[in-house]
Amino acid sequence: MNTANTALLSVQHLSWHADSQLILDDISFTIKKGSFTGILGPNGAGKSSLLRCLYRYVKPDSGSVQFNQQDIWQQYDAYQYAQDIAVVLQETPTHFNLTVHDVVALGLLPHKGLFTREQASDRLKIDCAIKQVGLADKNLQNFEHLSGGEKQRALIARAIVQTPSLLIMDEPTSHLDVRYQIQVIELAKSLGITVIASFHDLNLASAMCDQLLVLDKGKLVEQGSPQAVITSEMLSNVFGVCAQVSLHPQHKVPHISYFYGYDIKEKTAESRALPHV
Ligand SMILES: Nc1ncnc2c1ncn2[C@@H]1O[C@H](COP(=O)(O)OP(=O)(O)OP(=O)(O)O)[C@@H](O)[C@H]1O
Repeated sequence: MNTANTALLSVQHLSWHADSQLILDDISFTIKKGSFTGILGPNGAGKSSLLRCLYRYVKPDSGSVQFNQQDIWQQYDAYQYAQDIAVVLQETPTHFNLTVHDVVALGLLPHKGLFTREQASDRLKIDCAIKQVGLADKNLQNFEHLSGGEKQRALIARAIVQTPSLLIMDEPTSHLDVRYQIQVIELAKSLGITVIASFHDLNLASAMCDQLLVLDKGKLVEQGSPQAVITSEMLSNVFGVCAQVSLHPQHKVPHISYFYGYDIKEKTAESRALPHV
């Protein structure tokens, strides 16, 4: 298959400095239309910085980000790009006195502008999205009174209303309990659009993603399928942990069991000797 035709996003030789420190170092990858990509890496590896470059919040010092074969800085304006990209961040924004309906309606802003009145067709779209994320009974509730998981689902509903081609999520599950973590990622996956999300839960990323990118100290050190990327060597080299990688009993994707209280080198050698499930 010709990847040039199926790539929605292409990042080439992207580098970015902040305070004269190199934060992102010569990063190149492509994202296929309709795929779900996970960005992994230890604290401070550059995941959020990379995502900020993708949603046009930060301009790289060198290299390019192409969306639909067009450079997002040279050939798109901010307004046009905002129509195509939806962003869900880990810290939910404060929306004082806005109902769930009002927050979800904000997804229409990039298409309509601030002072356009809501029409019946808009209301239908908003209600459908709220139903899709399972919040129909909270429609008129104050957004601030939702639980963390419900807030994330409302923000995904806002993204659904926006009808983007690409959904970018920066650690969308970091404050959620395990049920909401799975629910929020499965919901994003069910939209059938291209999704890029950063993760700290490597097993969740392995289960949900088609492609993984691993950052370490600003460099892209691994990329490929979960099968190719999630290995005990990578976990030792990048995350500094001892772990055994086996197959998940349900989906047969790599599943990590962490070891505790061992010296990394000693345990990595030992775990290699263990039979994989
Ligand atoms: N605007 C900035 N000015 C200076 N340093 C920055 C800026 N943005 C990011 N950094 C630095 O870049 C490095 C990468 O930060 P980033 O938030 O991208 O990492 P991350 O992989 O998302 O980390 P975490 O998993 O902890 O959220 C950190 O050392 C951070 O302090």
